[in-house]
Amino acid sequence: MRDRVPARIRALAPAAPAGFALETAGLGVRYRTAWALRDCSLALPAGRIAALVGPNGAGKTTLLHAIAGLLDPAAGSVRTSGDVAFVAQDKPLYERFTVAETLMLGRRLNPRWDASYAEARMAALGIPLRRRVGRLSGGQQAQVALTLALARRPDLLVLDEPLANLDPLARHDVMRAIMAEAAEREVTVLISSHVVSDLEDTCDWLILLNGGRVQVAGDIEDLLDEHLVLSGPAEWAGNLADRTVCVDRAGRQATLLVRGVPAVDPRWHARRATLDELVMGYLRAPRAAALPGPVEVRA
Ligand SMILES: Nc1ncnc2c1ncn2[C@@H]1O[C@H](COP(=O)(O)OP(=O)(O)OP(=O)(O)O)[C@@H](O)[C@H]1O
Repeated sequence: MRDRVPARIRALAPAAPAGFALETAGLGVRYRTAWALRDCSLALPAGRIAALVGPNGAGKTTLLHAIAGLLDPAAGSVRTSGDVAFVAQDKPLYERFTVAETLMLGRRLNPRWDASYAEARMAALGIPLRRRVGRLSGGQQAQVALTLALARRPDLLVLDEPLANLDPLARHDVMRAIMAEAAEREVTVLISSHVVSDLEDTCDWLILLNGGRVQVAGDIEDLLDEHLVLSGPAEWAGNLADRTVCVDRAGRQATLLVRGVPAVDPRWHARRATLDELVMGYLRAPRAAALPGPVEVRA
């Protein structure tokens, strides 16, 4: 099949273009006869922390597995720059191993392993090296899984729902750790989650998958600059139909998410959309899309 790239030889495939950590072109993944991902074209500039969001079954895990080289695309290509570390949704750790044994395994399996970094990180987090992984809290296990990935010194860190099952404090701690590492070590991060509020303070790039297709992609600030939330009488909504992503009608009032910043009747109440409103607006309107033109790489 044209463009089919087996995962095991992905290392030989051409790297992503300069300035980009990741590029997919026309990527398609099929399980038996059903397409889980269709015509997925993305470019993620290096150094970004990207949020991958979408409803259940949208194809997020499938996309992350394709990027990590864990499955063969049926169409299109994935190109990455440098080493990719992937932390799977179920954080596969051996519960009977101690933390020290877990780090030792990481060292044996990874030629670029940074042992002193891994041990220092465990010490800084107060995670005892002699404790069995199965006796750690969910948040500590998430930190061990993150440390295993970071100590490999990846260029691209891919995390599939790293916050699932964590309490709010642990979610905050894990996201803060990801942000600090990304800033200090110049790692590009791609992180999937269902909870937009967990991501909005940390991520600067958004990828919204819906029904196996990319519906929105781009710099979060640019996307928010390009959208407005308008509130006003429902009968005015038709005037903005060509710019409207979604409309929420409540009696005689309507709230619209509109793309572009149109010169609107001053009687509308207009404000900038939040990230949550942007994501929810597009999820409610699966046919709408906000996809970038050529993506500029920051100097
Ligand atoms: N191993 C598999 N065999 C068959 N179909 C699969 C397999 N894995 C995923 N699918 C299907 O592919 C589609 C995308 O699934 P995927 O797990 O990638 O979505 P997701 O966005 O990660 O979902 P969730 O948010 O629920 O984790 C779904 O329709 C799912 O049922």
